Amino acid sequence: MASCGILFSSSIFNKGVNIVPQDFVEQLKSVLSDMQVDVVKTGLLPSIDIVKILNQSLRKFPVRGSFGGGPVMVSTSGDVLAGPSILSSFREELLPMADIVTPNIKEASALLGGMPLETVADMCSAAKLLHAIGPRNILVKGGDLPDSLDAVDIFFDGKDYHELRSPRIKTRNTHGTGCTLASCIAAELAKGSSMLSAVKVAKRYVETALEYSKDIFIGNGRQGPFDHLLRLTNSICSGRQQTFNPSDLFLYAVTDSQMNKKWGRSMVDAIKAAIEGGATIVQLREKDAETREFLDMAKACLEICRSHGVPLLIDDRVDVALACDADGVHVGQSDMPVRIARALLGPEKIIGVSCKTPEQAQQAWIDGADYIGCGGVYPTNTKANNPTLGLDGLKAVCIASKLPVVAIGGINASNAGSVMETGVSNLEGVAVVSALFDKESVLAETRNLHAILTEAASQVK
Ligand SMILES: Cc1ncc(COP(=O)(O)OP(=O)(O)O)c(N)n1
Ligand SMILES: Cc1ncsc1CCOP(=O)(O)O
Repeated sequence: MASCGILFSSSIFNKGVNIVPQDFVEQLKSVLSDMQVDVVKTGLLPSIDIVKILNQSLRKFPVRGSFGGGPVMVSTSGDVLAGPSILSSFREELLPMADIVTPNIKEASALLGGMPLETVADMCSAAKLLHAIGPRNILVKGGDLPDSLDAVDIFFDGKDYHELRSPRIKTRNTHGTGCTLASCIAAELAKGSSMLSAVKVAKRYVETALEYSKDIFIGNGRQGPFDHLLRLTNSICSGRQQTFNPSDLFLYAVTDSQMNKKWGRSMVDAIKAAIEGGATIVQLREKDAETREFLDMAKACLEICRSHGVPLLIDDRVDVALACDADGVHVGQSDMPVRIARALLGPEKIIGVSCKTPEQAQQAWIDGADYIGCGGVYPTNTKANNPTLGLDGLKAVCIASKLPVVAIGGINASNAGSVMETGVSNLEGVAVVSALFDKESVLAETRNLHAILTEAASQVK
């Protein structure tokens, strides 16, 4: 299968919802019929089907060798997949509609009339020229760049260039890498990632699959396909969360040094007890600590959390999260903006954001957050001047949110059941501070709350 290198996403897919409007399908059909390609499916199509259709369309031109005007679409195996007759359709019709185009070096060169591409600087120039044709983002894939130890791709969003490097993996099993990369980008966008995050996750997936499949033998031919099922057939574990699992929000323990001090225990002991009692995620929330103290505490807590496979997030401080390689951050509406936190932390870290309104919830998804913390649901003494939303306010945020939500604020053993029983499907759990840490036994309180939540969840599911 050839890499079409073209994806249609957010603007066409109604901000990333992976459903394509009918008029876009009609436009696409007309472009493809000009290219003498049958559209096999009609109606509302998920994004990946569009990628597939384009791939299928390109497979209809399986001509080896070069055309009069030079090849236009070229697979990694060197096959010419589409000739100059469709070049103008690509340039005039498809590229201007695309949110991202992902040509390899030969394709970028062909789209630019045979411009030679031999260096990273050439790739940047090509990305800029391709961007001028109309796509919102360009990824020029440098796998074929001569004399390079690394595989270097250039991502250009019309403003900034990102050089995405990864070690070159020696293998014959490279067949289908372009299609996989494009499909993976589409899938990440549909999940709500920003474009750069989607590209990074997709690259990481392709690299991991290439590395995993480098020595296997599948099928015949000069190039073999790589194994997409590596995660199913081989449990890849780096000791920390590979991806965010919304069910981790079930019993979210948010720490408080003052409370733990009052009860005469260290932060590490408090977190250990919470995890033993059933906490599924921990947030280190230090309002008064100096940076060095905060960092040292984060490192110690991370050790405990990692050894139990429980993610540790840092409240507010992206710098501290980066410095100790925590699993992510939780930010408020006046903290580091989610978009910037995502850019700083990369695609794999967990980012939670506090939202009190449906509008904030929608923005959180657009900006690339993983989950929403919504509250205060009930009055709380733990956070000063925090408005109370009630269960109705919580519901409104959940309904507006495409992201999973954790409820926070004044939640304890007496009301956690009612929160869980609100019956909105993306409400994944409760986050608590004083209900665990302003108590004599963190272990007993966590166990009790876990049992209450489990019972309530079983009523609604
Ligand atoms: C899970 C969760 N939800 C909300 C908050 C509140 O965060 P923020 O709005 O940044 O307020 P402070 O915690 O910084 O006082 C949270 N920490 N965790
Ligand atoms: C941090 C925060 N954000 C909204 S309410 C709150 C405090 C929650 O603390 P408690 O669980 O003790 O009410």
